[in-house]
Amino acid sequence: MGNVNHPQVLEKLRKEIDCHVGHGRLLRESDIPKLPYLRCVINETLRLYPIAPLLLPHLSSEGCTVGGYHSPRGTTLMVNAWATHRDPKVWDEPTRFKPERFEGMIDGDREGFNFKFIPFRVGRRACPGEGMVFRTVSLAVGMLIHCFDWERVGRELVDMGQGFGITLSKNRPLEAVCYPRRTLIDLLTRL
Ligand code: HEM
Repeated sequence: MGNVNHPQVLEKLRKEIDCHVGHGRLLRESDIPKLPYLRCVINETLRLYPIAPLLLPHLSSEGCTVGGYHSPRGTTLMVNAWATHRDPKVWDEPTRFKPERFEGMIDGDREGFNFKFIPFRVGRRACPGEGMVFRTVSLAVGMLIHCFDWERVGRELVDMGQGFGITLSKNRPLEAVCYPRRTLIDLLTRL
């Protein structure tokens, strides 16, 4: 919900959801493939804030040469996804939150992402939970935006500073204000 720092993104996303779901029912799983901007917002969040910034360490079972660097058998290899996701050589305005950069990239097409977007790693040991993660996160984020109005607590932007660790955490817990949307109050009170 760091999206409260980007009201124009929130508005565009809400429009997409309203247009498709309307105000008579809640978002459901079958809506997700028809909400491409929601996918872009989740991707952009995972690009800037990959949950496992260094993925998981791997040990080479054979010696190999990758990109001109030789790694002998038994070497521990770490991939810095956090740095790859912010590399100015492959991302335009890398530190800017711009979900539109993912528009037109074909979902699931690793070559299309040119291996520069790797929050779940790629290849044989990639995370098998990726599909489930996208469905559950899309449902949760989509519903929160569909059903509630979101605002910052004060004038200051939400602090998106990050802590150190195997998994990425926020430096300070998120504080934001939310109200049920007027147009959905009837529906929400019937739940
Ligand atoms: C946002 C949530 C998640 C993220 C960002 C994530 C990311 C990752 C990453 C980066 C790896 C390590 C790949 C590597 O470097 O070798 C991994 C491995 C794995 N993940 Fe996830 N994961 C998430 C949720 C899940 C869920 C929900 C499940 C199961 C339902 C799951 C199951 C696994 C398993 C079994 C592996 C080990 C795969 C292997 O070593 O072959 N993950 N995940």
